[in-house]
Amino acid sequence: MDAVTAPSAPASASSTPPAPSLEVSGVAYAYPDGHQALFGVDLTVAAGERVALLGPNGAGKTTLVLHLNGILGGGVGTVTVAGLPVEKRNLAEIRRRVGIVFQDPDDQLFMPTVREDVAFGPAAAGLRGAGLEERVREALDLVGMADFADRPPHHLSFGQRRRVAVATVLAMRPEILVLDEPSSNLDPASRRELADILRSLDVTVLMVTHDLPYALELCPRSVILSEGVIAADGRTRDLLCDEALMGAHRLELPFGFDPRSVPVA
Ligand SMILES: Nc1ncnc2c1ncn2[C@@H]1O[C@H](COP(=O)(O)OP(=O)(O)OP(=O)(O)O)[C@@H](O)[C@H]1O
Repeated sequence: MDAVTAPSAPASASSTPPAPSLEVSGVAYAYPDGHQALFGVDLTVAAGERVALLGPNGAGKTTLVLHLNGILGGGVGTVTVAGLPVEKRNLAEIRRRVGIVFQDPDDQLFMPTVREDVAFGPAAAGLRGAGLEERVREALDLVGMADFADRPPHHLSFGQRRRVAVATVLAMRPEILVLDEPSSNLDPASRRELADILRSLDVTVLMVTHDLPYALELCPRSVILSEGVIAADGRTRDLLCDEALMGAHRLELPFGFDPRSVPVA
């Protein structure tokens, strides 16, 4: 799992607290039209943690995620990734450290072959030759797509394209893997296979999702963002079992789903 080993030790590997992978401090943001989407968000994620970012439509989840690699910024507050502030002068390194997998893999795949798509980021960062080939193979191996390297991405199924999209990000050896609705449009087998892949990675994960069972399965910790503020931060199972909290933030479990019946991530 060297491919995505974070610079700091994962939480389970050390008795001393690991250095934070992500520190968001007092982030507030209004869009140019004046709409205030974030009102002062504080969030610390330790290296190696898997955290679900939950919340109703319009809560500010995407707005927050876009602050993590500097796509949005310029409001109040600070974001640091493994100690490096998200600022204009650091953006190239920040975008290597924060890999965002968008909901639609077709937003991320645009080259004639899977291999070229996965090579694109590391090549743009200057990697060449055997080093580049090795990086691509490593990333495709991590998502179980090595046999598809020479296929055009548009000939793959949706689930396969999502895995390749994950590989394009892993090829950069990110500090944090941010996933936007990773389980959407996946059939149950693909959903489970992606969960197995995510569990196997030695990387900090922040997962935006409306799929609460998936959050429970994969993320020991969840954060609820609601109306631009963090409304709750705790053990995923505890939050999902808190009916008043869930109701207050328009979060609903699937009919008949009992969070107590799922083994803790
Ligand atoms: N470009 C924009 N200009 C103005 N307001 C915006 C813009 N993008 C988003 N917003 C507003 O900011 C708020 C937060 O939106 P955001 O997309 O971050 O929510 P979200 O939690 O990701 O929602 P969803 O679960 O629906 O994806 C919403 O009220 C939205 O209408």
